[in-house]
Amino acid sequence: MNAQAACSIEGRIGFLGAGSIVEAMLSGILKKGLLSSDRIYVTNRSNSERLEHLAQTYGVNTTHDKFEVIAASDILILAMKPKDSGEALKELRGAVHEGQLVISVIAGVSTTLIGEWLGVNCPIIRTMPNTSSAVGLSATGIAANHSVTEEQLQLATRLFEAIGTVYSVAEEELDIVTGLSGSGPAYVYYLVEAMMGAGATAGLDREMARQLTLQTVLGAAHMLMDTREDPAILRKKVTSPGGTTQAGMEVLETYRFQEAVTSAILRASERSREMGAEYR
Ligand SMILES: NC(=O)C1=CN([C@@H]2O[C@H](COP(=O)(O)OP(=O)(O)OC[C@H]3O[C@@H](n4cnc5c(N)ncnc54)[C@H](O)[C@@H]3O)[C@@H](O)[C@H]2O)C=CC1
Ligand SMILES: O=C(O)[C@@H]1CCC=N1
Repeated sequence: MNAQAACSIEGRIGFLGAGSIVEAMLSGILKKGLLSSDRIYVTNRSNSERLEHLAQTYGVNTTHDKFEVIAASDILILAMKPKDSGEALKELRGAVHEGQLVISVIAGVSTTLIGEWLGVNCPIIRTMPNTSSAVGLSATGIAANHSVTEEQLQLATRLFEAIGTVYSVAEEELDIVTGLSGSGPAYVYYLVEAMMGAGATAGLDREMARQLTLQTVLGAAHMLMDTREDPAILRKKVTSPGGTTQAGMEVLETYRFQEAVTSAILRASERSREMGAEYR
Protein backbone atom coordinates (compact mmCIF):
# COMPACT_ATOMS: atom_id res chain seq x y z
CA MET A 1 0.00 0.00 0.00
CA ASN A 2 1.50 3.42 -0.89
CA ALA A 3 1.59 6.36 1.55
CA GLN A 4 -1.22 8.15 -0.23
CA ALA A 5 -3.57 5.16 -0.13
CA ALA A 6 -2.65 4.56 3.51
CA CYS A 7 -3.93 8.00 4.50
CA SER A 8 -6.99 8.06 2.23
CA ILE A 9 -10.45 8.17 3.77
CA GLU A 10 -13.48 6.00 3.14
CA GLY A 11 -16.87 7.20 1.96
CA ARG A 12 -18.20 10.27 0.19
CA ILE A 13 -18.27 13.92 1.22
CA GLY A 14 -20.95 16.48 0.36
CA PHE A 15 -20.41 20.24 0.67
CA LEU A 16 -23.48 22.45 1.23
CA GLY A 17 -22.04 25.81 0.20
CA ALA A 18 -19.40 26.50 -2.43
CA GLY A 19 -17.62 29.67 -1.30
CA SER A 20 -14.04 30.56 -0.48
CA ILE A 21 -13.61 28.20 2.48
CA VAL A 22 -14.97 25.24 0.50
CA GLU A 23 -12.62 25.89 -2.42
CA ALA A 24 -9.67 26.09 -0.01
CA MET A 25 -10.73 22.77 1.56
CA LEU A 26 -11.24 21.06 -1.80
CA SER A 27 -7.83 22.15 -2.95
CA GLY A 28 -6.13 20.88 0.23
CA ILE A 29 -8.04 17.59 0.43
CA LEU A 30 -7.39 16.71 -3.21
CA LYS A 31 -3.71 17.74 -3.08
CA LYS A 32 -3.22 15.40 -0.11
CA GLY A 33 -5.03 12.60 -1.94
CA LEU A 34 -7.38 12.03 1.01
CA LEU A 35 -10.11 10.96 -1.37
CA SER A 36 -10.72 11.06 -5.10
CA SER A 37 -12.76 13.91 -6.63
CA ASP A 38 -15.47 11.52 -7.86
CA ARG A 39 -16.38 10.93 -4.19
CA ILE A 40 -16.95 14.65 -3.54
CA TYR A 41 -20.30 16.41 -4.12
CA VAL A 42 -20.80 20.19 -4.00
CA THR A 43 -23.90 22.35 -4.10
CA ASN A 44 -24.69 26.04 -3.48
CA ARG A 45 -27.76 28.27 -3.41
CA SER A 46 -28.02 29.21 -7.10
CA ASN A 47 -24.68 30.16 -8.69
CA SER A 48 -24.23 27.75 -11.64
CA GLU A 49 -21.04 29.44 -12.85
CA ARG A 50 -19.41 28.84 -9.48
CA LEU A 51 -20.34 25.14 -9.54
CA GLU A 52 -19.05 24.88 -13.11
CA HIS A 53 -15.74 26.44 -12.00
CA LEU A 54 -15.36 23.90 -9.16
CA ALA A 55 -16.28 20.97 -11.42
CA GLN A 56 -13.77 22.09 -14.08
CA THR A 57 -10.96 22.89 -11.64
CA TYR A 58 -11.26 20.00 -9.18
CA GLY A 59 -13.26 17.36 -11.08
CA VAL A 60 -15.86 17.18 -8.26
CA ASN A 61 -19.55 16.34 -8.76
CA THR A 62 -21.78 19.42 -8.66
CA THR A 63 -25.56 19.82 -8.59
CA HIS A 64 -28.22 22.30 -7.52
CA ASP A 65 -30.12 19.47 -5.84
CA LYS A 66 -29.16 19.57 -2.13
CA PHE A 67 -31.11 16.40 -1.44
CA GLU A 68 -29.04 14.55 -4.05
CA VAL A 69 -25.87 15.69 -2.24
CA ILE A 70 -27.24 14.57 1.12
CA ALA A 71 -28.35 11.19 -0.19
CA ALA A 72 -24.93 10.61 -1.79
CA SER A 73 -22.79 11.58 1.21
CA ASP A 74 -21.49 9.88 4.36
CA ILE A 75 -20.02 13.18 5.59
CA LEU A 76 -21.81 16.51 5.10
CA ILE A 77 -19.92 19.78 5.38
CA LEU A 78 -22.09 22.82 6.18
CA ALA A 79 -20.48 25.95 4.69
CA MET A 80 -23.12 28.60 4.13
CA LYS A 81 -23.04 32.06 5.78
CA PRO A 82 -24.43 32.13 9.35
CA LYS A 83 -27.34 34.34 8.24
CA ASP A 84 -28.40 31.76 5.61
CA SER A 85 -27.87 28.70 7.78
CA GLY A 86 -31.22 28.59 9.66
CA GLU A 87 -33.35 28.73 6.55
CA ALA A 88 -31.03 26.37 4.65
CA LEU A 89 -30.91 23.70 7.35
CA LYS A 90 -34.62 23.82 8.23
CA GLU A 91 -35.34 23.10 4.54
CA LEU A 92 -33.33 19.89 4.92
CA ARG A 93 -35.31 18.67 7.93
CA GLY A 94 -35.74 14.91 7.74
CA ALA A 95 -33.22 14.47 4.92
CA VAL A 96 -30.14 13.87 7.10
CA HIS A 97 -30.06 10.57 9.00
CA GLU A 98 -28.33 9.52 12.22
CA GLY A 99 -25.64 7.52 10.41
CA GLN A 100 -24.26 10.59 8.64
CA LEU A 101 -21.52 12.77 10.10
CA VAL A 102 -22.23 16.52 9.89
CA ILE A 103 -19.29 18.93 10.02
CA SER A 104 -19.93 22.68 10.21
CA VAL A 105 -17.54 25.53 9.43
CA ILE A 106 -20.28 28.12 10.10
CA ALA A 107 -19.23 30.89 12.51
CA GLY A 108 -21.21 31.25 15.73
CA VAL A 109 -23.78 28.50 15.22
CA SER A 110 -23.74 25.75 17.88
CA THR A 111 -23.98 22.01 17.30
CA THR A 112 -27.19 22.03 19.37
CA LEU A 113 -28.81 24.58 17.06
CA ILE A 114 -27.66 22.71 13.94
CA GLY A 115 -29.20 19.49 15.34
CA GLU A 116 -32.45 21.33 16.11
CA TRP A 117 -32.65 22.85 12.63
CA LEU A 118 -31.89 19.55 10.89
CA GLY A 119 -34.30 17.76 13.24
CA VAL A 120 -31.96 14.84 13.78
CA ASN A 121 -29.87 13.52 16.63
CA CYS A 122 -26.76 12.88 14.54
CA PRO A 123 -23.03 13.31 15.20
CA ILE A 124 -22.10 16.96 14.60
CA ILE A 125 -18.61 18.47 14.62
CA ARG A 126 -18.19 22.25 14.70
CA THR A 127 -14.97 23.73 13.34
CA MET A 128 -13.37 27.09 12.66
CA PRO A 129 -10.71 27.07 9.93
CA ASN A 130 -9.30 30.20 8.27
CA THR A 131 -8.60 31.24 4.68
CA SER A 132 -4.94 30.23 4.92
CA SER A 133 -6.48 26.79 4.18
CA ALA A 134 -5.87 27.72 0.53
CA VAL A 135 -2.09 27.35 1.10
CA GLY A 136 -2.38 24.45 3.58
CA LEU A 137 -1.70 26.67 6.61
CA SER A 138 -5.06 27.06 8.36
CA ALA A 139 -5.22 27.14 12.16
CA THR A 140 -8.43 25.16 12.72
CA GLY A 141 -10.34 24.80 16.00
CA ILE A 142 -12.51 21.68 16.31
CA ALA A 143 -15.18 20.51 18.81
CA ALA A 144 -17.65 17.62 18.74
CA ASN A 145 -21.14 17.00 20.15
CA HIS A 146 -21.94 13.98 22.34
CA SER A 147 -22.96 11.71 19.44
CA VAL A 148 -19.55 11.86 17.76
CA THR A 149 -17.36 8.76 18.12
CA GLU A 150 -13.59 8.86 18.59
CA GLU A 151 -13.22 7.41 15.08
CA GLN A 152 -15.41 10.17 13.56
CA LEU A 153 -13.44 12.86 15.39
CA GLN A 154 -10.20 11.39 14.03
CA LEU A 155 -11.66 11.36 10.53
CA ALA A 156 -12.66 15.05 10.77
CA THR A 157 -9.25 15.90 12.21
CA ARG A 158 -7.57 14.25 9.23
CA LEU A 159 -9.78 16.18 6.83
CA PHE A 160 -8.75 19.51 8.39
CA GLU A 161 -5.11 18.44 8.71
CA ALA A 162 -5.14 18.40 4.90
CA ILE A 163 -5.50 22.20 5.03
CA GLY A 164 -3.39 23.08 8.07
CA THR A 165 -3.04 22.42 11.79
CA VAL A 166 -5.95 21.27 13.97
CA TYR A 167 -6.55 22.24 17.62
CA SER A 168 -9.14 20.44 19.71
CA VAL A 169 -11.10 22.86 21.96
CA ALA A 170 -14.31 22.92 24.03
CA GLU A 171 -17.26 24.03 21.90
CA GLU A 172 -17.75 27.21 24.00
CA GLU A 173 -14.17 28.19 23.11
CA LEU A 174 -14.88 28.17 19.37
CA ASP A 175 -16.23 31.74 19.53
CA ILE A 176 -12.85 32.85 20.87
CA VAL A 177 -11.07 30.78 18.19
CA THR A 178 -13.25 32.55 15.60
CA GLY A 179 -12.27 36.02 16.88
CA LEU A 180 -8.59 35.07 17.14
CA SER A 181 -7.61 32.76 14.27
CA GLY A 182 -10.78 32.65 12.12
CA SER A 183 -10.75 36.42 11.62
CA GLY A 184 -7.02 36.66 12.41
CA PRO A 185 -5.67 36.70 8.83
CA ALA A 186 -7.59 39.97 8.28
CA TYR A 187 -5.78 41.68 11.18
CA VAL A 188 -2.43 40.59 9.81
CA TYR A 189 -3.36 41.81 6.32
CA TYR A 190 -4.43 45.15 7.85
CA LEU A 191 -1.00 45.51 9.52
CA VAL A 192 0.69 44.55 6.24
CA GLU A 193 -1.38 47.15 4.34
CA ALA A 194 -0.20 49.82 6.80
CA MET A 195 3.46 48.73 6.69
CA MET A 196 3.54 48.63 2.87
CA GLY A 197 1.77 51.97 2.65
CA ALA A 198 4.20 53.57 5.09
CA GLY A 199 7.23 52.26 3.16
CA ALA A 200 5.85 53.70 -0.06
CA THR A 201 4.84 57.01 1.57
CA ALA A 202 8.35 57.33 2.97
CA GLY A 203 9.77 57.02 -0.56
CA LEU A 204 10.34 53.35 -1.40
CA ASP A 205 9.16 51.81 -4.64
CA ARG A 206 5.76 50.10 -3.89
CA GLU A 207 6.94 46.65 -4.95
CA MET A 208 10.07 47.00 -2.84
CA ALA A 209 7.93 48.09 0.16
CA ARG A 210 5.69 45.05 -0.41
CA GLN A 211 8.57 42.57 -0.56
CA LEU A 212 10.32 44.00 2.50
CA THR A 213 7.06 43.89 4.48
CA LEU A 214 6.15 40.31 3.49
CA GLN A 215 9.64 38.96 4.18
CA THR A 216 9.57 40.72 7.58
CA VAL A 217 6.20 39.17 8.52
CA LEU A 218 7.30 35.72 7.29
CA GLY A 219 10.62 35.97 9.15
CA ALA A 220 8.94 37.08 12.38
CA ALA A 221 6.44 34.17 12.18
CA HIS A 222 9.30 31.70 11.61
CA MET A 223 11.28 33.19 14.52
CA LEU A 224 8.27 32.73 16.81
CA MET A 225 7.69 29.15 15.63
CA ASP A 226 11.33 28.00 15.47
CA THR A 227 12.77 29.59 18.63
CA ARG A 228 9.53 29.20 20.67
CA GLU A 229 10.64 32.33 22.52
CA ASP A 230 8.15 34.65 24.16
CA PRO A 231 7.21 37.38 21.62
CA ALA A 232 7.96 40.04 24.24
CA ILE A 233 11.56 38.70 24.51
CA LEU A 234 11.99 38.64 20.73
CA ARG A 235 10.63 42.20 20.60
CA LYS A 236 13.17 43.33 23.20
CA LYS A 237 15.99 41.83 21.10
CA VAL A 238 14.98 44.12 18.21
CA THR A 239 14.68 47.19 20.43
CA SER A 240 18.00 48.95 21.08
CA PRO A 241 17.74 51.52 23.89
CA GLY A 242 17.25 54.97 22.38
CA GLY A 243 17.18 53.45 18.89
CA THR A 244 14.73 53.34 15.98
CA THR A 245 12.50 50.51 17.23
CA GLN A 246 12.03 52.18 20.60
CA ALA A 247 11.03 55.38 18.81
CA GLY A 248 8.52 53.43 16.70
CA MET A 249 7.16 51.45 19.67
CA GLU A 250 6.57 54.67 21.61
CA VAL A 251 4.31 55.85 18.80
CA LEU A 252 2.40 52.52 18.79
CA GLU A 253 1.91 52.88 22.56
CA THR A 254 0.55 56.42 22.07
CA TYR A 255 -2.09 54.84 19.81
CA ARG A 256 -2.61 52.05 22.40
CA PHE A 257 -1.83 49.39 19.78
CA GLN A 258 -2.08 46.37 22.11
CA GLU A 259 -5.36 47.59 23.57
CA ALA A 260 -6.75 48.06 20.04
CA VAL A 261 -5.80 44.52 18.97
CA THR A 262 -7.13 43.00 22.21
CA SER A 263 -10.44 44.86 21.85
CA ALA A 264 -10.75 43.79 18.20
CA ILE A 265 -10.32 40.09 19.04
CA LEU A 266 -12.69 40.26 22.01
CA ARG A 267 -15.30 42.09 19.91
CA ALA A 268 -14.99 39.55 17.05
CA SER A 269 -15.45 36.69 19.56
CA GLU A 270 -18.47 38.44 21.03
CA ARG A 271 -19.88 38.87 17.49
CA SER A 272 -19.54 35.12 16.96
CA ARG A 273 -21.64 34.53 20.09
CA GLU A 274 -24.12 37.21 18.98
CA MET A 275 -24.55 35.58 15.56
CA GLY A 276 -25.38 32.25 17.20
CA ALA A 277 -28.13 33.97 19.21
CA GLU A 278 -29.28 36.28 16.39
CA TYR A 279 -29.92 33.58 13.80
CA ARG A 280 -31.58 31.22 16.24
N1 LIG B 1 -14.19 33.24 4.85
C1 LIG B 1 -13.56 32.90 5.98
O1 LIG B 1 -12.49 33.43 6.33
C2 LIG B 1 -14.15 31.86 6.87
C3 LIG B 1 -15.47 31.52 6.78
N2 LIG B 1 -15.99 30.60 7.64
C4 LIG B 1 -17.39 30.26 7.60
O2 LIG B 1 -17.61 29.53 6.40
C5 LIG B 1 -18.91 29.79 5.91
C6 LIG B 1 -18.81 30.16 4.46
O3 LIG B 1 -17.97 31.28 4.35
P1 LIG B 1 -17.41 31.74 2.93
O4 LIG B 1 -16.99 30.54 2.14
O5 LIG B 1 -16.46 32.84 3.18
O6 LIG B 1 -18.76 32.33 2.31
P2 LIG B 1 -19.21 32.53 0.80
O7 LIG B 1 -20.22 33.63 0.80
O8 LIG B 1 -18.02 32.63 -0.08
O9 LIG B 1 -19.97 31.14 0.50
C7 LIG B 1 -21.20 30.80 1.05
C8 LIG B 1 -21.79 29.69 0.20
O10 LIG B 1 -23.01 29.22 0.79
C9 LIG B 1 -23.94 28.99 -0.26
N3 LIG B 1 -25.31 28.95 0.25
C10 LIG B 1 -26.09 29.93 0.72
N4 LIG B 1 -27.31 29.46 1.04
C11 LIG B 1 -27.29 28.13 0.77
C12 LIG B 1 -28.23 27.08 0.87
N5 LIG B 1 -29.47 27.32 1.29
N6 LIG B 1 -27.87 25.83 0.51
C13 LIG B 1 -26.61 25.58 0.05
N7 LIG B 1 -25.67 26.54 -0.08
C14 LIG B 1 -26.02 27.79 0.27
C15 LIG B 1 -23.68 30.14 -1.21
O11 LIG B 1 -24.27 29.91 -2.49
C16 LIG B 1 -22.15 30.13 -1.23
O12 LIG B 1 -21.67 29.15 -2.12
C17 LIG B 1 -19.50 30.90 6.80
O13 LIG B 1 -20.41 30.35 7.70
C18 LIG B 1 -18.31 31.46 7.55
O14 LIG B 1 -18.65 31.87 8.86
C19 LIG B 1 -15.21 29.90 8.52
C20 LIG B 1 -13.91 30.19 8.61
C21 LIG B 1 -13.26 31.23 7.85
O1 LIG C 1 -16.00 37.18 9.18
C1 LIG C 1 -16.60 36.13 9.41
O2 LIG C 1 -17.71 36.12 9.96
C2 LIG C 1 -15.95 34.80 9.04
C3 LIG C 1 -15.73 33.94 10.23
C4 LIG C 1 -14.26 33.93 10.46
C5 LIG C 1 -13.71 34.57 9.29
N1 LIG C 1 -14.63 35.02 8.51
